[in-house]
Amino acid sequence: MTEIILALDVMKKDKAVSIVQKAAPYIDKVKIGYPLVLAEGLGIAEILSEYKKPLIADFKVADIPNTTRLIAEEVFSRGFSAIICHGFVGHDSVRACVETAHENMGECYVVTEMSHPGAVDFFHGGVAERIAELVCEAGADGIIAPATRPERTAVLRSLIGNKKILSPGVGAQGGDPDAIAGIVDGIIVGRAIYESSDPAAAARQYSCFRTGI
Ligand SMILES: O=C1C[C@H](C(=O)O)N([C@@H]2O[C@H](COP(=O)(O)O)[C@@H](O)[C@H]2O)C(=O)N1
Repeated sequence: MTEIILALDVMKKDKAVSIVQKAAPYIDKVKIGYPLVLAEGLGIAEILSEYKKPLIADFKVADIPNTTRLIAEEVFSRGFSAIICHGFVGHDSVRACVETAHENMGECYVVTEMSHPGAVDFFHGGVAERIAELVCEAGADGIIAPATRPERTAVLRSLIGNKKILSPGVGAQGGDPDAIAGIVDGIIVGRAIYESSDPAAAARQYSCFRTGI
């Protein structure tokens, strides 16, 4: 099953609500992170939950196990369905995030390779592959892997089996949804939808990649 995940990186509550309302028929989940939460507070989650789309907390948690657990507890107490943490922090912190997510009936996704150009500096040379192994050891629900590098995401798919892959980088970052759709379980789309003059039409163009919905 391939879902469309709206990356709602806007900084105003009213715009966030408007975008979700318009895109709702064509998306499956909403990912919110520091931009919207720092601007409007975590209460935005309750406001957006009205639109009945599972919310993913993209805080890229990268801390010691105890702090990771505290963050994840707060995230799930606010009604999020999933959390994103980094994998480079190692097995104990990743496991703390996974365990807290599962204790709260939620999911944990681990950043395994990033989509921007600078990601090659540190995620290549076997690092992403090691993180993928850690994901399996820690029992995480899936990974974040780049739509801008489908060949890399295919390698990571071979290492994680049927765990889920959520893939950012299409649209504004140049990734081709056709090249990634068959490899991943979720296509993350931000600016191509929320910066569009017609967010509904923009979201609709990606909804053709939804399968099994
Ligand atoms: O490697 C990663 C990790 C991270 C993530 O998904 O965790 N993202 C996020 O995915 C969205 C892409 O937005 P847009 O480029 O469609 O506007 C933004 O919210 C980014 O923070 C990446 O873009 N690449």
